[in-house]
Amino acid sequence: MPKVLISDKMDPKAAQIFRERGVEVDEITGKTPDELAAMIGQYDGLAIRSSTKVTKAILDAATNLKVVGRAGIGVDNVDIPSASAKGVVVMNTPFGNSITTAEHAIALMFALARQLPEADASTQAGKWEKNRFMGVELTSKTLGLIGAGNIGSIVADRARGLRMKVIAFDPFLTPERAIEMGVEKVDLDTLLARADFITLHTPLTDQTRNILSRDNLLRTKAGVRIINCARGGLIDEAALKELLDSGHVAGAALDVFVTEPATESPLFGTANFVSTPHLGASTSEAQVNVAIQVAEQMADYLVSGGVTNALNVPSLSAEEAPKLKPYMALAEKLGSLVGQLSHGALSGIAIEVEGAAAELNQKPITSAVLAGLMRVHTDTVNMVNAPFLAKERGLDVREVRHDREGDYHTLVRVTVKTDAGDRSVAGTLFGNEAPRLVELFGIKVEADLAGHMLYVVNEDAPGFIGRLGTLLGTEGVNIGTFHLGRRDAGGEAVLLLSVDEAVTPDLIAKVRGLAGVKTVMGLSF
Ligand SMILES: NC(=O)c1ccc[n+]([C@@H]2O[C@H](COP(=O)([O-])OP(=O)(O)OC[C@H]3O[C@@H](n4cnc5c(N)ncnc54)[C@H](O)[C@@H]3O)[C@@H](O)[C@H]2O)c1
Ligand SMILES: O=C(O)CC[C@@H](O)C(=O)O
Repeated sequence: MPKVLISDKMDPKAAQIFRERGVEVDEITGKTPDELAAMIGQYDGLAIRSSTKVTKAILDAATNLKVVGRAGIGVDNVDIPSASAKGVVVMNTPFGNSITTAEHAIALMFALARQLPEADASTQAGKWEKNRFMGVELTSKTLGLIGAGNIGSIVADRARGLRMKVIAFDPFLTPERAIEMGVEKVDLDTLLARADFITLHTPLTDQTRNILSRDNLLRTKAGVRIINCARGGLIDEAALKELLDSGHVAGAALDVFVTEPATESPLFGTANFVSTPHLGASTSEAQVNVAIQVAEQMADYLVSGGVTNALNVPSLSAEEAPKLKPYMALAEKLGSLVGQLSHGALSGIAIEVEGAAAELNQKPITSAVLAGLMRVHTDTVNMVNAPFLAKERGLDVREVRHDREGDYHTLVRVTVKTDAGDRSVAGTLFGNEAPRLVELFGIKVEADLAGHMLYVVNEDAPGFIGRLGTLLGTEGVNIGTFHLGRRDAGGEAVLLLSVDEAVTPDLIAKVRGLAGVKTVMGLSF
C-alpha cells in the first residue's frame, strides 16, 4: 500500500480521501529539514502547503518518493529540477484558492483605503479619533494589476464591480483577453504612472523579482496604495518603507514577505502599513478545495498512474509514451529557450515538425513546447493545462507538419510572434534520444540545453572568446560546455555556455562590459 506524509497543516479531508483511496497516511507537521530528511525515505508521496521546503537535500533522502503534491498554487518551495531529475512528479492545485486570494487582495485594498486596522486599534484603545481617519473612495479610482492570470483576473472582475477602472500589465495578456476582462492593457511604466492602487498577482521569477524596485516605486503616482498577495520578493521592502515614511506611497498592504515567517520587519509599525501572515489562501472553502484536490490527484497517481496538474511530466498513453518521451524533452527545452529569450508581448507561436517527428502525435509535442514557454512566466502551467491556458490567453498556436526531407532526420522548430518580431529556434534528437539545439534565431549552432547557461550575442571579432574565458576564470565560473555559432564572418556571433552555478546579475553586468557584447543573459533548463 502506498504511503503518504502530510507535512503541513491541511484540511482533514485530505487524509480522509487518501485512506478511502487505499493510501496509508501520516500527518506530521512542524518538523525541521533534518528531521524531515530522516523520515522521508519511507514515503511514496509528500503532501505540502507552503511551509515545507522540498529541497534537493530532502529529495536526495527521499529514496521511495514518487510524487510531491502542493495543496495550493505556488511551488517556489519545491526544487522542481531536482524532483524531475529524480523522477518525482510535482503537482499543484492551480485553481482551488484563486477566489479566496483575490478576495484577500480586495479586502486589503479596502483596509488601505479606509485605514481600517489603525482605526480599529485606535477605537479599541478608547481614543475615538474621528478626525484622524480620512479615507478615499475606490469608485472611479484606477487599479493597476501586475499579473492578469487566474487571481489577477478575478481581482479585476471584483474591482470593476466596485466601479474601478482596471489597467493591467502582463506580457501574456493578449488584447482580446484584455477586452474580455474589461481591462486596459498597458506597459509597466504607464501602469506605474497612472494607478491609484497597484496589486501584484505574478509568480516570483527572474523577470518579476523586484518588479516594484526602488526605481519603479519612485515612478508611481504620488499617493499610490500597494497590495501584494502574490509572493515576497516582488517589492523592494526597504524602498517601500522609505516611501511610506516620505508619504509618496500612501499605504501598503503585504500578505507575503521576502523572508517568511516574517516575525520582524522594518515595515512593522510604519504608518499606513497593513500586514497579514500569508493568509491569502486561508479560508475554509479554499483549504477544503485544495486538500481534496491534492489528495485525489496524488492518490490517482500512486494507485493507478493517472497524472493531473503535474508541473514536470506530460500526460500520455502507455503506447505513445516511450516514443514521444525524448521529443517532449526537446520540445519543452525549445519552448523554454524561446520564452526566456523573447521579450515583448507574445501573440502567436508555430510548432513545425519534419522528418521522424512528423510521423508522431504532434499534440503532446505542442503541449510540451507551450508548457516550456509559459513556465518562464507562471508556476501553474503543465503539459495538461498548457494548451488550454494558451487558448485562454488568446495565443494563436499553429501546428505544421512537413513531409519534406530536411538536413536532419528529425526536427522540431518553434517560432514565436512577438511585438518585437518573429523569433525561431530548432532542435533535433541525436541518436533518437538526446535533445540538441541546432538553430537559434537563424544562426546554426549545436548545443545541449541543460542546467544553467550563459547566452551571449557579440560582434564576431578575434580575441573575444579569450577575453570572455579570462573573465569567467577570474570570476571563478566553471564552463561545462561551450557552443558557438555565427551568421557570417565578422557579423553577429552567438555563444551558449553551460556553467556550474546559476548566472548572477553581477556576472551578466561584467560580461556586458566586454567590448563587442550586444546581448547577455542567464538561462536555466
Ligand atoms: N498569498 C497567498 O496565499 C497566495 C495564494 C494563492 C496564490 N498566490 C500567488 O499568487 C500568484 C498568482 O497566482 P495565479 O494563480 O494568478 O497565477 P497565474 O499563473 O494564473 O497568473 C500569473 C500571471 O502573472 C503573469 N506574469 C508572469 N510574469 C510577469 C511579468 N514579468 N510581469 C507581469 N505579469 C507577469 C503571467 O503571465 C500570468 O498571467 C502566484 O505567485 C501564487 O503563488 C498567493
Ligand atoms: O498554503 C497557503 O497557505 C498559501 C498558498 C499560496 O501561497 C499558494 O501559492 O497557493
